Amino acid sequence: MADVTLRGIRKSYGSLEVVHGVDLDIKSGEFVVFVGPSGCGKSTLLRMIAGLEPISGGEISIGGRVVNDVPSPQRGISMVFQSYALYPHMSVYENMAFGLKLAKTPKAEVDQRVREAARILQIEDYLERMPKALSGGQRQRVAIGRAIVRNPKVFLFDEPLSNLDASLRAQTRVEIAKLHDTLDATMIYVTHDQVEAMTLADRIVVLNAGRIEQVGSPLELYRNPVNTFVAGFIASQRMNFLPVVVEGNQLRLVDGKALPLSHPQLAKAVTLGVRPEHLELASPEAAHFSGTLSVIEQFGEYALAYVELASGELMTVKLDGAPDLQLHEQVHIGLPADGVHLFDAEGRALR
Ligand SMILES: Nc1ncnc2c1ncn2[C@@H]1O[C@H](COP(=O)(O)OP(=O)(O)OP(=O)(O)O)[C@@H](O)[C@H]1O
Repeated sequence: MADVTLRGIRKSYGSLEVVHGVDLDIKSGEFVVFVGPSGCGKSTLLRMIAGLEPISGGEISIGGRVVNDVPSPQRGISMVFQSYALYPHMSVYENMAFGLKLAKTPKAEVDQRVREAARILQIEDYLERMPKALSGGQRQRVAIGRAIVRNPKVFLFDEPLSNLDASLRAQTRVEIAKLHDTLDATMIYVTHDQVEAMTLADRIVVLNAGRIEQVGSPLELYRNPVNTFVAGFIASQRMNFLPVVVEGNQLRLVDGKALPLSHPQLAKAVTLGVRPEHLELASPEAAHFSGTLSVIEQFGEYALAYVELASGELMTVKLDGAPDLQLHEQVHIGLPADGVHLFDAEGRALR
């Protein structure tokens, strides 16, 4: 069991600073997911915790011990990579046992740990196979198994599922969630995938250009994003944003309709944010927006309607089931009583 603490972590490549002073407290046993757009510094941060990348400033502690100058193998961490990084000339068993043998672990104990990890991951039948004779999903389980046998205090995952197809991804995601429950270890996980972040994380850390934008539970980030960046980043379908004007106790919408404001706001020009799943079809009289249906994507269980307003803004509306809508028809949309977000000119959430 181990806390992980980051204090003022910086990283520069030459004169270019890419991580600008990150502070973060990860509790022992917590599952923390780093998300953010490509190049925001997720992998760099993870690799600095792993000791694979030197830090340019700040302090990293694992289990209460400052590890800035501790080499990676002595940090009590195990890392699982996107590329699996298995040794091609070794069997599954040998791949899993390799690190323990290097550490001069007694043979009987190596055997017991490898078999226990194989049991947890249900790869007992493949122990004698070579990696090339395994599917991508099986290889990734071996890579996870290799991490488990070392009995680390902290697991670090760098996009471990991104090479798998959709159904295997979902299956392995559930296995990782179960693993976290079984092992009770601290896990830090980097991903691009919204579903992985939302479903696996106790807390999500949203990074942008080398800085933390917000840290919170998946539902906190979904319900109370602190700014338009987090609001637009979290959730499967991007939040809709529209410019609006505050007039007294009302919001004036793009096409002239008004919406009562529950809290008076000082800002005049603001951005309204509303998630596609919180919009609904309405009668023309009750609608807050009307527009032309420019694209509809039917998923069976739900549909995404892309509606172009007269102002040129495109709104995404998520509708249950398989709505019977025709391309280019007029669609009328109602805003929910709650679930509407407001942001100031700098993109900060207004409460
Ligand atoms: N060895 C390097 N030399 C110079 N710049 C680097 C090096 N490694 C990473 N960077 C830069 O540091 C920044 C952060 O990279 P990092 O790989 O951490 O991003 P990321 O958020 O993990 O991105 P992705 O999701 O695309 O993997 C990027 O701008 C990248 O170009």
